[in-house]
Amino acid sequence: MENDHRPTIPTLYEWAGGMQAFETLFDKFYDKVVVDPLLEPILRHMSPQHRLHVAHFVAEVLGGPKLYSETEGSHFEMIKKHLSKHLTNEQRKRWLHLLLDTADELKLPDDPEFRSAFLAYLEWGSRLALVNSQLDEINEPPDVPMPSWGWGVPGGPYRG
Ligand code: HEM
Repeated sequence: MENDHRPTIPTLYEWAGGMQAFETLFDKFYDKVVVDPLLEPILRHMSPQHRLHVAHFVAEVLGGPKLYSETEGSHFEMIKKHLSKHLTNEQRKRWLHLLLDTADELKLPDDPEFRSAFLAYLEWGSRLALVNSQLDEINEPPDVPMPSWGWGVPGGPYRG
């Protein structure tokens, strides 16, 4: 729009620091997972690509490139990976807390706007993983779209 001087609102993906930020976040996170007594038993058989796939999945949901859905999997495939895993809420909470600790250590943006949107997505996604892990078959169509998460009520990052 002409004469519109409002700053462009970055995606959550851009504000977090782009793909390198997500790849590093999940790399350091899974280093913690594999030595965590609650999580190691359920993730000890994950593939070498697991951490990269989850990084690309989350990056895509938060507005990044469609790397996961176009070359590595789909939302349907992701849901399938959690079936019959019988995760507990204790494991879910540990997964979430280790990820948030890693985000702090790596100094991801910590403005209230970004962190509340990031946490809302992770809370939602991890609770869906928990629900799906109790099922033995998937109740979604194979072409179920990737979720797309935005800033929510704050509408954009903290600008001071
Ligand atoms: C926002 C939340 C989550 C997302 C986006 C997510 C994403 C993914 C993705 C993309 C895969 C497939 C990786 C691959 O292709 O190798 C996967 C697999 C898996 N996830 Fe999650 N996940 C989430 C939450 C959780 C939680 C909370 C747990 C456990 C507490 C969990 C446990 C697992 C397990 C056990 C697998 C299968 C690993 C295997 O192949 O052996 N996930 N997840």
